[in-house]
Amino acid sequence: MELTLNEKRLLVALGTMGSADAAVLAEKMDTRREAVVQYANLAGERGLVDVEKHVSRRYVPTEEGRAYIGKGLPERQVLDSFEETIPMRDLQSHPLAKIAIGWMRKKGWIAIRDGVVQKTGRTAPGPDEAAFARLGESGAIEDGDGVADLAKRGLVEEEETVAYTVSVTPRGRELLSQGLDLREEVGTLTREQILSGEWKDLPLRRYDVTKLPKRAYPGKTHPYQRLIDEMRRILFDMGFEEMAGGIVQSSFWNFDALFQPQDHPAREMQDTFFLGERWPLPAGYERVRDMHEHGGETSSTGWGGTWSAEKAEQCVLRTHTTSLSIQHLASHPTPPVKAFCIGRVYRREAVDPTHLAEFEQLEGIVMDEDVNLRHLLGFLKEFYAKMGFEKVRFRPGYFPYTEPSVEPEVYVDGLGWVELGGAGIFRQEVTAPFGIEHPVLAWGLGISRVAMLRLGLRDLRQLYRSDVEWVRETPTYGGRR
Ligand SMILES: N[C@@H](Cc1ccccc1)C(=O)O
Repeated sequence: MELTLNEKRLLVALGTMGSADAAVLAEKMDTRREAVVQYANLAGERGLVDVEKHVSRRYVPTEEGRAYIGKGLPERQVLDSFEETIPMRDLQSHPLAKIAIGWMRKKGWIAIRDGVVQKTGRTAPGPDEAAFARLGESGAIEDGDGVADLAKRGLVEEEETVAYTVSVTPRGRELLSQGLDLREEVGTLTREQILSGEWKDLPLRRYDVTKLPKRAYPGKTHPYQRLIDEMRRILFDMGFEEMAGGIVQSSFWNFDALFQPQDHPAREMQDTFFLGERWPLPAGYERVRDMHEHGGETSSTGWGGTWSAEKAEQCVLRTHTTSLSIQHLASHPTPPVKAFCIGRVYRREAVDPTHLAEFEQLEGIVMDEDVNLRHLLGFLKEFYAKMGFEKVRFRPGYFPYTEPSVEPEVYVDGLGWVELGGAGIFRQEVTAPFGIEHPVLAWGLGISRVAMLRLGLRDLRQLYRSDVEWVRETPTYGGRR
């Protein structure tokens, strides 16, 4: 058996005594008692020593208690300060009177009549005083008669002391009798020790190859950000370019340009965060206005009514990233266009484990000569497959800006079909005002849901909490095939 140097030193120190208090051993070994206990526990695991723990409780004086040591409890001190009787008023001038008078009466030592205090003659010390006297002699007392009274008065307090007795087992004795090598173990060899061959005789420290190293937590990207990076990578690989834009948008770009009628429920205060700012409408906004009012130059009838420029100027926290898609198209009206963005959007939602007031969307658009619904479904299937979702299906949906519209769903074991956003082909009511003449495939996917599925979360909020423990324990691999 390989012993550590400290275990050997412990055995040697125990040597002839066979059994000793850890404090005594510590002195012998010139170390701290805690160290001895630690070595002893290790040696104990190997059956070389037995460690016995003794817990004892003693009572030591509190600060107030210390003030009375040698002088006696306040009631005794005050009692001794007068002969048989004393006027109450005089007694009250004693510095301890306040505490003492109550106790003297309680203990039946005095009687008070007509403002005069008189000793009763029954003033023998009780168990509390006896215990207090013992405390004065030894500085600490065991539990016993009267001690609880002192504790209740706050004059003494309990103190727990732990002692350890270490004793050699027969096994340890046997090792001892064989003689122990007490030379320091060598952890690192020097060049000289190698050259001279001295290393052959040195007691080398072993290492335990089965031992796990201490866990290290290097800096790493947040799990959600990693997933977002992975999605960006996929879209770049699929030939998309990235669009950018602010989180504050005018209602014009967030709603009107997408042919969302001005009285649409999504535009209500309770669904959208409106801001105090107003932004001027872009040049050519009239074509959007005309589209809303009567269908512009197309065969559409529009929504009818009067379109309000004032409503369109009002700023909002973007409710979807589709507001960026339409701006990108407005400045890139000719094919081919293939663009995406991943960004945060804001909605007035009651927050619960699967709904948040802010979350990320992955938006994409594809415009080309003759792309159609099959291409759209193909893009989405391909993207989801790369994200690790094999089973994808599309349910018919409705959005004011697309026709046809679909809602993609992915199948997740244990959860069934999970809805992940919307997609469709932009209506001409959306594209015509910007002079776009070719079909535009568009989608907006909720990706915090995807993250939830991929990271095995039950609560979406986990993605946004500063939960360092979770970040540490979430592996950086996993998922990406
Ligand atoms: N903007 C829609 C998603 C969508 C985008 C593009 C086309 C169709 C639907 C949403 O937020 O749910």
